[in-house]
Amino acid sequence: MTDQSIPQARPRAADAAAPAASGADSAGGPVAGGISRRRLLGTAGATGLALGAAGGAAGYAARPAEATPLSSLGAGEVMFHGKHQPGIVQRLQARGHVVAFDLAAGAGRKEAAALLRRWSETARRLMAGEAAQQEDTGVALDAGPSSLTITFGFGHSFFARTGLEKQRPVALDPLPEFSSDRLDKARSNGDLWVQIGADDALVAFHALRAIQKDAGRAAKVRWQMNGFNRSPGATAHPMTARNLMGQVDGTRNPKPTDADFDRRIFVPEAGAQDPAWMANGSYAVVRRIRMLLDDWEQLSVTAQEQVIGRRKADGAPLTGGTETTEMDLEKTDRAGNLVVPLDAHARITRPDQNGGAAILRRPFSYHDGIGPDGVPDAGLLFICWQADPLRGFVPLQRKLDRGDALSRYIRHEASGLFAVPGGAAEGEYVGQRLLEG
Ligand SMILES: C=CC1=C(C)c2cc3[nH]c(cc4nc(cc5[nH]c(cc1n2)c(C)c5CCC(=O)O)C(CCC(=O)O)=C4C)c(C)c3C=C
Ligand SMILES: [Fe+2]
Repeated sequence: MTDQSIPQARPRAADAAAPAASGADSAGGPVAGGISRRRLLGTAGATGLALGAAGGAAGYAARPAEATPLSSLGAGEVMFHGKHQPGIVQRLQARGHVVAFDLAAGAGRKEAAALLRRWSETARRLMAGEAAQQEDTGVALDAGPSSLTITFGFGHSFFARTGLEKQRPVALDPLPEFSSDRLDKARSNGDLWVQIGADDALVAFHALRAIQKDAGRAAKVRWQMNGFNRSPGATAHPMTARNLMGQVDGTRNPKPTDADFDRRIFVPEAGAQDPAWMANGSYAVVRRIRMLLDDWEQLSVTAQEQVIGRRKADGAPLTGGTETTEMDLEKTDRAGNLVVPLDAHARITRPDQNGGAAILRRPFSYHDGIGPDGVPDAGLLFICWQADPLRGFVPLQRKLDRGDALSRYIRHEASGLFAVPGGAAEGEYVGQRLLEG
């Protein structure tokens, strides 16, 4: 079942299915180059239209007159400005990039503020389907915004680099070591973190490139990872995503309609624990978790289901029902054995087994090729969101460390923890309250 409480990107203002008009647009008259505004993207309406960086003749996302209208996939638009940053509560996108930057030697608070200002403007523009600020690469020229989201965060090391130690949230203290960690430091943490998601691969890459170019000499890439999810419309009916082990993954995610959703996922406006600049923000834990697929795929489906505690076909608990049926943790079979084993992943990660610990999981799968030994380097870019990692990821991962049946089939290879401030208001950039406060 799809989670209908997860906000979807809204279709763009003008009707995406409207036939491309010739001659004049609704606002009157052709635009430069003879391309009418309505023929630009067909969806640009009053808001989405942007001409090239130099105000040139060719509009962004121009398309030939005979083109079919954008499907809802290309037309999906997420707002940049808002209470929370985009890319947290929106449904999973088909493509993702995560990238961490370190500030360049000599770059401090002033350069960081200028960078966040540039990045925010780029994010705003690209998410609206407009061209980048700097000379645009043209990679996404024919596409709509495709539900693009760009999200910014700060790592622990950012605060010393910018003289802002007093503003560093306690919640950003480094994560403890876990026994299952096999972490590559070079691909972990970082001063700044950017998450990009879109339903189109070129739109996502275009955004990544623009963000990198904006960094200029202020910051350099520390690590970068690419991921994907199922494309919208690929299944006969909307349903919860599957991961590369084939499991339905995401069923029990908290929902924005849950009474305690905000309290669990977002930092409160007047909380005692967090600095004021983190109001309405969240903490992202990012883990590159490799799946040992050759081992996993040797298991029978029944054995795989025992590892998770849910049916592979439809994600229903082994105790019966459908995907959304509550799992019966006490149920035993005729021999008196628990139907959901004590070390089943879906049993031990439940909030009621962990003092209420809850996270919003919003991952991407990844595949970085097949090694010379024939082993795929594939798994999960596990990204989870919470108001406090010490009440979210940390207790859960500690529990998993103590005996998760899934741990034999996965390896945590990289890790990051980032403070993601609240959304920028109109005219503001992300992190302004920290950098100019
Ligand atoms: C520290 C937190 C978690 C890690 C790391 C993690 C890795 C991981 N999980 C799966 C597959 C599934 N996880 C499922 C449920 C689930 N997992 C976590 C936490 C971590 N998972 C939670 C909090 C939950 C929900 C528990 C609940 O509220 O009942 C499921 C079952 C379906 C679902 O609810 O999503 C699957 C499947 C993989 C493959 C993986 C690492 C690669
Ligand atoms: Fe899980």
